[in-house]
Amino acid sequence: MLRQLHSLPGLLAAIFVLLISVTGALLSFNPVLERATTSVPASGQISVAEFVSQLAKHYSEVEQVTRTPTGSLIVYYMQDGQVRVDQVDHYTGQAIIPYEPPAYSRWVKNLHRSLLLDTYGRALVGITALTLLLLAISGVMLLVTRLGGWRQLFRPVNGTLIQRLHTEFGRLALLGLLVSSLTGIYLSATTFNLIAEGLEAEPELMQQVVTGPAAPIETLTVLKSTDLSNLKELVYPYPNDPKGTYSLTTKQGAGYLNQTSGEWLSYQPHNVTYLLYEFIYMLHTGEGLWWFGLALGIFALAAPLLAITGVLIWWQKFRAKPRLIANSKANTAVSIILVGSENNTTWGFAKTLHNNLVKAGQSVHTAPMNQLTNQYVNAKYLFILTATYGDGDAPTSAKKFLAKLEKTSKKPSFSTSILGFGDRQFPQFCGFAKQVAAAINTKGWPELLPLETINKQSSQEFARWGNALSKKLGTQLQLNHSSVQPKTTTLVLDKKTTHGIEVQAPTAVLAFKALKNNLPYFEVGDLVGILPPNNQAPRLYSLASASKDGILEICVRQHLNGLCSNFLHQLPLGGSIKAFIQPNPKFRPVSGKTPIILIGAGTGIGPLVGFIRHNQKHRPMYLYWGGRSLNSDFLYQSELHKYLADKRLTELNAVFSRDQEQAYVQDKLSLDATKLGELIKQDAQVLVCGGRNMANSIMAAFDKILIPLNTDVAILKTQGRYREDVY
Ligand SMILES: Cc1cc2nc3c(=O)[nH]c(=O)nc-3n(C[C@H](O)[C@H](O)[C@H](O)COP(=O)(O)O)c2cc1C
Repeated sequence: MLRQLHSLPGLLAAIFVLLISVTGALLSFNPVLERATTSVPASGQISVAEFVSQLAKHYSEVEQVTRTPTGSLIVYYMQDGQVRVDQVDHYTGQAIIPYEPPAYSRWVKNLHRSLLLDTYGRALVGITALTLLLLAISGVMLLVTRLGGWRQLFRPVNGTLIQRLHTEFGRLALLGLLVSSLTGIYLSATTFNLIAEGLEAEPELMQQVVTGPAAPIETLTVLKSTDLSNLKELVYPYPNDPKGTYSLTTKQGAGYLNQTSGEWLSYQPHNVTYLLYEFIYMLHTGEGLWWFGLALGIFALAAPLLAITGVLIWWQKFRAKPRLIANSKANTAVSIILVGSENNTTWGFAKTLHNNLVKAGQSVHTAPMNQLTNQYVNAKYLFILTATYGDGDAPTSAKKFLAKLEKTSKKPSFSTSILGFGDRQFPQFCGFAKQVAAAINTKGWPELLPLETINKQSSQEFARWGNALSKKLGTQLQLNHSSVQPKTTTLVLDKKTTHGIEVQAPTAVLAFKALKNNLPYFEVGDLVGILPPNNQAPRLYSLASASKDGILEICVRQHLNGLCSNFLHQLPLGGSIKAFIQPNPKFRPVSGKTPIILIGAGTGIGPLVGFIRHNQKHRPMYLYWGGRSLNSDFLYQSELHKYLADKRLTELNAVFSRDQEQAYVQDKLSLDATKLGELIKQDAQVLVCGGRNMANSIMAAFDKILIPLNTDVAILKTQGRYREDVY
């Protein structure tokens, strides 16, 4: 619901948001330019009387003096029977230039205020401001829900580059967009008289008419006591009119002056509504508060970027949604597939299952989990494929599932199989799939296969589940699916060093270059997907370099039957691979100066060494790493010693399981418990990279280390201070 609320108005209003924000940003430069070309005296320096006396030396028939919000003084005067307008100097009253705002500026202003469409345009602009407000609020709510609370609002976000850009622009410009949209709505409402401006509340100022000859203007008492910085407007009486009065408006109020005595004939301070209007006008335009207006203008530039990235995200999602062929009705299908998904990748897996079952001759009904009904009268199998979000929460298309399940009472004719999609880096790995499995178990629904989980959309794990399912159904299914194949780049092997052959752990450090120096963008800790020849299932490797290093570097351990690892180990220098980048923004050191504890084993050293390499600011970094033998598989040995010497690395703790010490990395952690506890007290972040078993042992060791601190790994994980990249 929140998502629809965010994306629908966003799509409809994108073009208007684009127009209004770009013109708003352009206009925000006007007060800055005006300010730069005008020297404004400080308050208390010069009175209105002093100024008008100077003015009288250059202009004989002044009609009116107006001070713009930025401080420029504009004089309207008669010359040769025509009204002319000049911008004049504050001190001398001399003309600076004829005053005429540039035509383009007026055009931009009109476009911003009314899209050049008068009343209808003004209404459209008002609606756009309202939409912008709705988008800002629903966007924040969406982010808060996805990140698991207000306190997490500034946590790094996952997703594609476009999704991350959309979030970052949004977070950056949020306050500015809220101010621009709220003040814009207010100004629109005053245009359509839905809110009072306050001017109409001013009483009739002319209370009495006094006649008498006009005294020299510089002698008028009120003008002498009014500071020029407070002047808004001074309208002169007609020349030689004995009943004439000056009309004076200042920042504080307005009234009429006796032209003989210079005293107030009447005076009315501005009311609160008017002052509020002026304040909001100033906030919106920056006129009178140029730096604020400029900041708003710059933030407004985020709006087109948000509109463009927002439309791209919508388009990506639209395209990613699989079109299902032969999707039978719920009440006729033999197999029911229910899908819980937020970002659509689970739909891709569901489509592969759907197509395979259809090919095997079954009638299949595939739908979102929210559409659970009790109409599956013909069904023999119910498959539930679901992702997990937040802290073990349901994805959007499954939010209503548990409540609907609770209400179903009939014993079903089908047996169920649940497949959870998740990411082991989250404390609640496949938490929602587990909840669903528990709820179905409580209902007593028969089980076809026990709950299975898929980490990081692994196509291998999915194919394995497919094999188990094939056996159960007695039908051979080919569940070959990988998430939507990203565009690949061809890379050539530039350098290769191999270690660990003597200890039966052949491990290669491979550095690739792009064919035409066009490496895609990536950072240390992101993942590279590599497609082995004649195979569509990519293997993911953690990156030890960033694209700015000019190389793509990975560490690969050769596995006996590993299709991709054997291919990479046998690849000659100059040999090419096809690869794509999968961002992994969570697995990075948090910004700041707090210590970083890097822990890994075997090839897990890859991204850890990359973080150290890029530690130009010498923040404290402690490395714990486990290998087999110092003389055989100590990857990056000389490089790490170089980093120790130049202070990019604070401490190097390497342990070896097949040397005399026979130690694993978790043993070293336990030995260093006191020191590590101290580092955690200093807000250190822990980054772990390596195999799942090693990561579990590290977690167990750390839980013990954290006992005296009254915390544990699960808590550190929720704070983003314990992150894993495991495989
Ligand atoms: C913001 C966010 C929160 C996530 N939370 C969890 C989680 O708590 N547990 C988990 O196992 N996976 C979590 N994941 C991983 C997704 O469940 C996983 O990537 C899944 O394959 C996405 O499927 P979908 O594209 O169909 O939504 C999260 C992903 C994101 C982007």
